[in-house]
Amino acid sequence: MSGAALLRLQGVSKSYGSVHANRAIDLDVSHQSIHAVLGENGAGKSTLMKLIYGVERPDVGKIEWQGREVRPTSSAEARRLGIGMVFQHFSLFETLTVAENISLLVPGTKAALAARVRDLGATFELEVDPNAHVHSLSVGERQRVEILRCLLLDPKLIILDEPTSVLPPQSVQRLFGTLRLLRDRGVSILFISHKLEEIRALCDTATILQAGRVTGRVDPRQASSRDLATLMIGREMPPPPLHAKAKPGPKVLEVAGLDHATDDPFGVSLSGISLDVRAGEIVGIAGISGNGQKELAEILSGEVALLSAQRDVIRMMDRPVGHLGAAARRRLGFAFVPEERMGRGAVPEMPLTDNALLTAHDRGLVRRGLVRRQHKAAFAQACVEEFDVRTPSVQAEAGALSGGNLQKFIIGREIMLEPKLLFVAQPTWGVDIGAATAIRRRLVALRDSGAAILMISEEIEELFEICDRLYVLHKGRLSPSLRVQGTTVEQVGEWMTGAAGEPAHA
Ligand SMILES: Nc1ncnc2c1ncn2[C@@H]1O[C@H](COP(=O)(O)OP(=O)(O)OP(=O)(O)O)[C@@H](O)[C@H]1O
Repeated sequence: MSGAALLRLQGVSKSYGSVHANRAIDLDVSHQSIHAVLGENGAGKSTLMKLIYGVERPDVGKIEWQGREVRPTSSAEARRLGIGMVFQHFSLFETLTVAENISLLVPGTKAALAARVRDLGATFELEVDPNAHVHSLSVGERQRVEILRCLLLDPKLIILDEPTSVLPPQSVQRLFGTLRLLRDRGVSILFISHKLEEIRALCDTATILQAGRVTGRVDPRQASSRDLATLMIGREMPPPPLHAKAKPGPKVLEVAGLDHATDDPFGVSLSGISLDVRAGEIVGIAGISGNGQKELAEILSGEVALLSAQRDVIRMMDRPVGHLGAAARRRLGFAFVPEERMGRGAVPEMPLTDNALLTAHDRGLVRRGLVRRQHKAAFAQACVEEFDVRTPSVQAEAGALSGGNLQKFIIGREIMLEPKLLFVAQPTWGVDIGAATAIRRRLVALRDSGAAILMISEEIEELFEICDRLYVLHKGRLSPSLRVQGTTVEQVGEWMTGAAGEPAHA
């Protein structure tokens, strides 16, 4: 077999303090292969990719590239070798054009780059106007720019970190078409995803990581999603949430005719938004990101407060709250999980204990202005245990947790506040399939205990699994309320793309 692999890792290990993020990893990526790396949150996938892309260096072990040992010490060096990477969070400047953004990394005149962008775009179904400003592009188009930027450096391997989590469903197949074309033209792909169906549809090999070690290698086309999930989590999947019929109580959240013009030149203005959520029900907001989700979340959370005259436009727990800020709304029994976990949901430089304090200070963690250290640690510890947050200790900095584990911590912290109204944005984004099921079960249990839950999600399956009712957000307007029972995925899809017509304003 030797010499056959494009990339070969032998006995590669990487630790962060006492955490063995990667242990004695052996990995072969073949030429012309789409190779999945899957594993639970914290299994070590991102660390492994950072080692390959030169962002981190292994403690021990050997990396061979095209049969020769290499030690990339920076991403620039990895790119020179022919290794590209597309991150989940794009690194493009909104005010620059596509060609200008590309010219920051790729040598050549703008005119020459624009011509190559058109050329590669036509070959790989990555069409995008090189003169368009990035702010005017959809998420799918921005991702195409990122892939094009990699391709212009003529890579032999492209690493994609959860590329479909940012895409609307209709763009996923198009991305897969591009990746297959790339493979056929000789580029190998390392593909990280939590979506097992996608891995089965796209990849020819899958390496499974568990707690930093390789625990399996399979041909995903020959395995069922259930097989892959079991291999990944090392036990049978937890059952999906039992969803008994909702017993809606009084209205806990009411928004009546919210209009909001955004100041952000790239934002979306909201128009005529009316919705309600009752105690004991989960209401979802479906839609493709960038249709006003961010603006609606800022207003509902109180990060952006309305004018006093508009206090009645938003009512929580039967009180006008439009003019109140986030802290005042929280005091009424409101809790909130924002989409951005770093910076908004948690402060990366602070330990989990202090991150618990951020929203749970009213739960007896502070007395007479003084922080009660033991109570703070006990709260964080309970959250870590109940929500299966994998971390060496509650003293670990939030920024050192893997993305999915931090998400579990933030959701756990807010659920532990026992809110009357919980508002969550993308609750299982980046969370592995076992933990996602666990989070959904907890949301249903919170609903059954009488709380009202409003959830923004791009995952239609998730919305159909746990919501009682849905609204769809499109271009800053909301569809009428749709009962999940009796509504089809296709109908929701029509509202998502605007094909269902002008939303009614109730
Ligand atoms: N900079 C760091 N400092 C300390 N620990 C870290 C650091 N980066 C990662 N870790 C730890 O290494 C382990 C592996 O993390 P990694 O991000 O590679 O997992 P992952 O499989 O990509 O997870 P996810 O699916 O949640 O993104 C985790 O326990 C994480 O807490």
